[in-house]
Amino acid sequence: MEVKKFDVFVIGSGIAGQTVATNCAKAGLKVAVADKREFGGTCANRGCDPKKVLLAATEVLESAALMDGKGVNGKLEINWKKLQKFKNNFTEAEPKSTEEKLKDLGITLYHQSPQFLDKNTLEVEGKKVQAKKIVIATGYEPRVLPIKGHKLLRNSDDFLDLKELPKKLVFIGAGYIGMEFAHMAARAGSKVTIIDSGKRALKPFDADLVAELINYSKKMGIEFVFGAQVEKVEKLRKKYKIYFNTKGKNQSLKAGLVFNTAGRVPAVSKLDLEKGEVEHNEYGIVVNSFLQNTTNENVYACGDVSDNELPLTPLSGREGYVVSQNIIHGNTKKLNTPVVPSVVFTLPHLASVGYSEKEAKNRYKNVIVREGNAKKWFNAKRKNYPVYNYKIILNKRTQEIVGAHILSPDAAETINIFAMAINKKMTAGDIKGTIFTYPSWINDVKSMV
Ligand SMILES: Cc1cc2nc3c(=O)[nH]c(=O)nc-3n(C[C@H](O)[C@H](O)[C@H](O)COP(=O)(O)OP(=O)(O)OC[C@H]3O[C@@H](n4cnc5c(N)ncnc54)[C@H](O)[C@@H]3O)c2cc1C
Ligand SMILES: NC(=O)c1ccc[n+]([C@@H]2O[C@H](COP(=O)([O-])OP(=O)(O)OC[C@H]3O[C@@H](n4cnc5c(N)ncnc54)[C@H](O)[C@@H]3O)[C@@H](O)[C@H]2O)c1
Repeated sequence: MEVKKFDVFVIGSGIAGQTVATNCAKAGLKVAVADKREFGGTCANRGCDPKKVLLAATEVLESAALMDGKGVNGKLEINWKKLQKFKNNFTEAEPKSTEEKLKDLGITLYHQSPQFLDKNTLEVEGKKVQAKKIVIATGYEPRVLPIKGHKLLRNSDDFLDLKELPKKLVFIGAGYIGMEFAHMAARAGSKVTIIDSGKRALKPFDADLVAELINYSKKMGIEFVFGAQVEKVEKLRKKYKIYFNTKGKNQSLKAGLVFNTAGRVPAVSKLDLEKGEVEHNEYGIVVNSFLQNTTNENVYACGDVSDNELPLTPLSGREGYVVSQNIIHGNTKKLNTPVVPSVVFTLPHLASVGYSEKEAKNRYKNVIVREGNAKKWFNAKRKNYPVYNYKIILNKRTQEIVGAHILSPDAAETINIFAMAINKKMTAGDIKGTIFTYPSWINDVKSMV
């Protein structure tokens, strides 16, 4: 079999893989990219971007509903079919434009999962390829739930492409995806239940703010079952039946569709990593600070599938950049990540950056926790918004801001001010001394600190 040779072979065409491939090709290296699905990756095709397009409609709906009788007459409703059509304008263009962008740089494209044959050799589309450097950027994929009937479950890809919203939906998992989609579906008119095996939703986020969000979600009609062991799912004539157990009590629910939103795992099962001598664990490909694999020095990994950092888009792009620099110039660039803000796009948003209250109390001798309910502040009142909470954490000795947690309809934006403040070691005084636009949500950060 003829062997095709490349300088760099990238597996995965998401933000991480694209960043490596384009930088290496621009530096004159001979590059190939393989993807087993449509090119462009999760964020653009079936993640952040299509989700935010759908969310735009529910944002308008919620604002209008809250102002009903206060200068706005009547409630709006979602036309799901038209909204899907609008979203498809974004997603349908993505694979072709990604392929064209890569091909224009002289990059060879493969449309299948490669498999390692040895440390430098892969097999793809029936051909042998060899590369000096192989980059694994395959992202995450939904975790298969080990329950009877798991093949009947839908996942986030299916939700984002739903032609029609069923009247009743169940989500298994109250994490980022379950909560975001539950809010969207409930606002678009579905009856939603979320079942989670844990004691509470959104475990990485501040428990007090999560409790506020859950209260509001319940008022919207979303039902929650925590501490539940899901046992099986079965298909009835038109519906699905899900069986679960809470505190030894057997229960069941019927719904039009049941979604598995119980977490995502590294997408590595098709790569035959053992043959490539690539060390990996439950978090992904094991890498050093140069993002080079610890057992196969020809391999780098970046994005969600590397075993460090949160699986978020901005980090995937940054990791892709670090890998490209280390391939082009030799290992010169370590991954130094500043504090990373994160947001759950429910309405209101729940956003967080830096230390939690508990982490800060463990880390510093004395901390100041400034927390409050801001629903009487002007921004919430002018929009008739019923939920607005914050918790800001300062190191008492230095007055530096070390953590920020916000629940508000603008938290996805406001949190970025705190990300900058923490990275630049700013104090409460620095924030108070800054002039922000008024009236704006960001101006509220002065009162928070
Ligand atoms: C529903 C949803 C919503 C999200 N919302 C947000 C958000 O709002 N903000 C945010 O920051 N993050 C969000 N994320 C996470 C974000 O999408 C990921 O962090 C980001 O896409 C990771 O980029 P990546 O390049 O590492 O991997 P990916 O974008 O997942 O790309 C990996 C690529 O590798 C391909 N691949 C996998 N296995 C193989 C194989 N064996 N062979 C060949 N190709 C393979 C895949 O098909 C894919 O195209 C969301 C994720 C989901 C699922
Ligand atoms: N807005 C964003 O930035 C955004 C949005 C979506 C996804 N993401 C990324 O994708 C990752 C995955 O998101 P996710 O929502 O799939 O996972 P997650 O880890 O956030 O949540 C999974 C939830 O499922 C529950 N669970 C696990 N096993 C269960 C079981 N057997 N039965 C019932 N419940 C079970 C867990 O207790 C948890 O609450 C996130 O960590 C995040 O990094 C980010």
